Amino acid sequence: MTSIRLDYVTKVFPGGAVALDGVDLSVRDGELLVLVGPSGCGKSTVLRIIAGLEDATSGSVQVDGVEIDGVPPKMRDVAMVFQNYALYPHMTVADNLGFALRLRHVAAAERTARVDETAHMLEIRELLERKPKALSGGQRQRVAMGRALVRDPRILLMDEPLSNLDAKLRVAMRAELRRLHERFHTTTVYVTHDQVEAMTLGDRIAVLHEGRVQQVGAPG
Ligand SMILES: Nc1ncnc2c1ncn2[C@@H]1O[C@H](COP(=O)(O)OP(=O)(O)OP(=O)(O)O)[C@@H](O)[C@H]1O
Repeated sequence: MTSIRLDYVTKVFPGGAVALDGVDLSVRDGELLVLVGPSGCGKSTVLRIIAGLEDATSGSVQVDGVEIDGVPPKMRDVAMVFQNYALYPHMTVADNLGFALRLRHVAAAERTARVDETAHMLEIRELLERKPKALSGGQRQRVAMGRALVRDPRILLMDEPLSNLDAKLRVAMRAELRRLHERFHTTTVYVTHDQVEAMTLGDRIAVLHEGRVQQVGAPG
C-alpha cells in the first residue's frame, strides 16, 4: 500500500523563480499518474520533491498519510528513471542492475536471483554481460527500467523516460511500460510533455500549467 499526497506544495528557487504555486495532488495506491504540461511548468520539480532531491518551500508531502518532509532521499524507498538513463558506463548490465541491491547489503545469492528475474521480465538476459555503450537506446532504456524495478520500490518516478527513443520504439515501450505496471502496480508518477503518451499510459492524468494543477482526470 503506497499513496502519495501533495498538500499545497510551493517551490520558489533562490533568485525568485516560482516553480510550483500551491500544488495539490493525490496519487492512489497502485496508480500510474501521468503529469503532463509544457516545458518549465514544474513537472520535474514535483518528482524531485517527492524523491527528496529538492525541499518544498511550503506545503507538505505525505506517503501513506505520513509527512515525509525532511526524510532523506535514501530512506524514502523511491526509484527514479530519467530520460538520459543514467547507467554506470564502466559496469556491465548485470552490475548496473545489482548495484542498488549491493548498496542495501542484499546477499549475493538473492542479488543474482533478483537481477536474473528482472532481466528475464524485461527480456534483457542476453545483455547481462555487456556494458551500456554496447547497447541500443531501447536496450539502455530497459536496463534503466530494470534498475528501478529490481529493488521493488514503494514509489516509481519517471521523468520523460522515452523521449530519447525514436517514434516507433517509443510506442512499443509505452505498451511495455503499461504491461509492467499492470503486473506490479507500483505507485508511479510519470512525467511527459506528450499528450498522446499521457493518454495511453495513465490511469489518471494531471495537467500542470505554470506551477499549478489545472485539471486531474482519467483519460478519454
Ligand atoms: N535549480 C533551479 N534554480 C532555479 N530555477 C529552477 C531550478 N530548477 C528549475 N527551475 C525553474 O523552475 C521551473 C520549473 O522547472 P521544471 O524543471 O520543474 O519544469 P519541467 O516542467 O520539468 O520542464 P521540462 O519539461 O523542460 O523539463 C522552470 O521555470 C525552471 O526554470
